[in-house]
Amino acid sequence: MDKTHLVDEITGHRRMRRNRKADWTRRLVQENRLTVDDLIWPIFIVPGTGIVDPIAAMPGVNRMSVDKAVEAVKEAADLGIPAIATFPDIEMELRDETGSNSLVANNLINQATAAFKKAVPNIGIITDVALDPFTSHGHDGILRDGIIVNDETVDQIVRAAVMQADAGADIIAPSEMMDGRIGAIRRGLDASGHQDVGIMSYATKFSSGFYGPYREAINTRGLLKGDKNSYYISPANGTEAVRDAALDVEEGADMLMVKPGIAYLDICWRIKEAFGLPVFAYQVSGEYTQIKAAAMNGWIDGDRIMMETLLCFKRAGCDGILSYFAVDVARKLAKNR
Ligand SMILES: NCc1[nH]cc(CCC(=O)O)c1CC(=O)O
Repeated sequence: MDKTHLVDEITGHRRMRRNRKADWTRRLVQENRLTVDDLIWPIFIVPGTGIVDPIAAMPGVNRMSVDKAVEAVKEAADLGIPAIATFPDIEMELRDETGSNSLVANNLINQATAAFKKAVPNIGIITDVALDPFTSHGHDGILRDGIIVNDETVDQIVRAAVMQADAGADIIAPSEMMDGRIGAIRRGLDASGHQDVGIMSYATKFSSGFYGPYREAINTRGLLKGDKNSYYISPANGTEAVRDAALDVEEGADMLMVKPGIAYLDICWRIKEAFGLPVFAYQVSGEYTQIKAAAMNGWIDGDRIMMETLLCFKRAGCDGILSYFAVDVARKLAKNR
């Protein structure tokens, strides 16, 4: 042995690189894998027909009318994507102080759900009940005297959730962070014969700058008065987030979500460890846009970072990821098989 090397004798026996030396060893020891089964695809729906409208702040993502969305959802199902999450961008004339359009049985989101159920019965449909797509002020709840009123908002979203389930939603995913909503939605669903409709709680939703492009997508950016700090969690608080999730678990959530994703991997891990429920991360609009924008400038390898970030969610304990990249990822995984 060449004694001039600085690696000492003990270290010399412990070579981490042995398991990394070839493609076959690396495959053998790989701890986590990203598969198509991990993906949930969020999509934006607009009124009308024949519409595929690019979202400037999210290159590669479109708002689609229901007919076009049906085609896209069919393709997603054919690729093996298990579920979609739908968000409506409704006409400004329909938005009002209380978000009353959320309680119209055949509103845009429920029309979309019914159409997907009929045309693509084998894909899961996840719907949000937050009021922000429906309110004239862009908040997730009812605004009264400058305050987002909790209990009144919960009453309304329970009714909206039941209508969404009536239209065919498989999972209700409330994102508005009102207190007590999970238990209330569970009771509402059970009382209306929807025992099999699940609840994926946006259990830990942080007050984040990463939502910017989404607000452009559903046209709430210009509407939003103030901020959402009185109902979303502060990015500074991890233990509070775990407590919030604990309440949702007690109230009957079937699955938990962490949102945004990549800057909150510690929360994913803590929540998976604490409760053992299925945990999903939402790789939100700003995360998508960061990767896209840098890749479009040739500054990073966008495809590589897309795959890496999603794999890291798995390593952090997530069972799956909501991602605007879902279709691209599914195509890539199909090709690599
Ligand atoms: N209920 C609001 C809602 N529903 C989905 C997102 C963000 C999704 C994303 O950024 O991709 C938000 C956040 C917000 O506008 O405050």
